[in-house]
Amino acid sequence: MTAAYVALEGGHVLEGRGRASGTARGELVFTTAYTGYEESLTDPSYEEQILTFSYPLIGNYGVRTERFEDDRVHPRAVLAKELTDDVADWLESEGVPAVDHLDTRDVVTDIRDGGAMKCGIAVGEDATEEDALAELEACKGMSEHTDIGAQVSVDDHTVYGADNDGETVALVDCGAKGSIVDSLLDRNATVHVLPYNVSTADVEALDPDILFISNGPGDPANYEQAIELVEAFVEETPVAGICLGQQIVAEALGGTTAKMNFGHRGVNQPVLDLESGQVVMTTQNHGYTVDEPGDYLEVTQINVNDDTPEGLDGVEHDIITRQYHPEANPGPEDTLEFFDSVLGMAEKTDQRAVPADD
Ligand SMILES: NC(=O)CC[C@H](N)C(=O)O
Repeated sequence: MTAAYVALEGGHVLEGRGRASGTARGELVFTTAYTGYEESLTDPSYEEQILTFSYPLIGNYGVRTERFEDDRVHPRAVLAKELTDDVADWLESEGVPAVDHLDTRDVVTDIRDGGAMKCGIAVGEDATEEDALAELEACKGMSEHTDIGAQVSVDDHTVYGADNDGETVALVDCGAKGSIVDSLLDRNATVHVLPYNVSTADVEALDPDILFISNGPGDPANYEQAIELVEAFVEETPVAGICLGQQIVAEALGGTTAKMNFGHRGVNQPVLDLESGQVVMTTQNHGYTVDEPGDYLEVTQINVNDDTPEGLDGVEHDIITRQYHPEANPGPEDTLEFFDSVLGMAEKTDQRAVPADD
């Protein structure tokens, strides 16, 4: 059996079974999702985190690239009660350490009580407890990753659906999941995927119908250029955002964000729509939240478990954001119509632009 050590903030070290070798450090979080491990493991929002699956068996339907959200695994390491060989081999080939035969009930309880915490991992024939503790020692807090967008964003402007005749979307890629692009393409949009630090002038040159800020890893306050973009465009262009995108929009418009204790990660987070009274099940993966929405935004949806904002609308401007993941993958597809609402904002703007016929 390959030795495997997991050092938790505070210095407590767990021992498990090594399933993919290497050393790693990151913020230890958990997801309660019981399916969708391929989508979660390729979600760029998990960059610089160590992902614990609370569901006890992960990998029982194999690994298929068709289900990937990006072209690589993003968590720095993976913890579980039991990983199948398919998943373990995949993680080994990606150089991402994995540990199973852990009592993940204890790990989850520790995170719930102590909050998302720093963690160091060492897996391998010669791995030692000290190696894991050295990783822990070197681990940075999430908000200290000040340029994390650079690790996950496209390097260059890329266009999808150039021949589509729907709306033109400027998607600021702070670590966008592939399913967000697909959901827009399914609705006939042309999607310009832009680097996370794209300049205002470069976005202006595209004359987009919608400015869309994607999901992504880390602290929203560190995405200064995306925050400036929202400020620059909000008067003229409808703005949308998912997850990190919602947080960036709030930061840009006088709202505030805060770090949660252990966040929301799973595929059955209940969300209440304040206007309709309807509750929907949603997929979530976030550790920060909008704290105060500010005067330009109103909260339209809240999390049933803890009342945190799940949806925001512009009070006077065309803005619509979600803290959860309407694009699903993994998880329920109950909220896909979000993308119709987003593209619908552009149609509204078009109608206003047409002079009255008299
Ligand atoms: N999925 C996301 O976009 C995550 C947003 C942000 N990094 C958070 O943890 O809250």
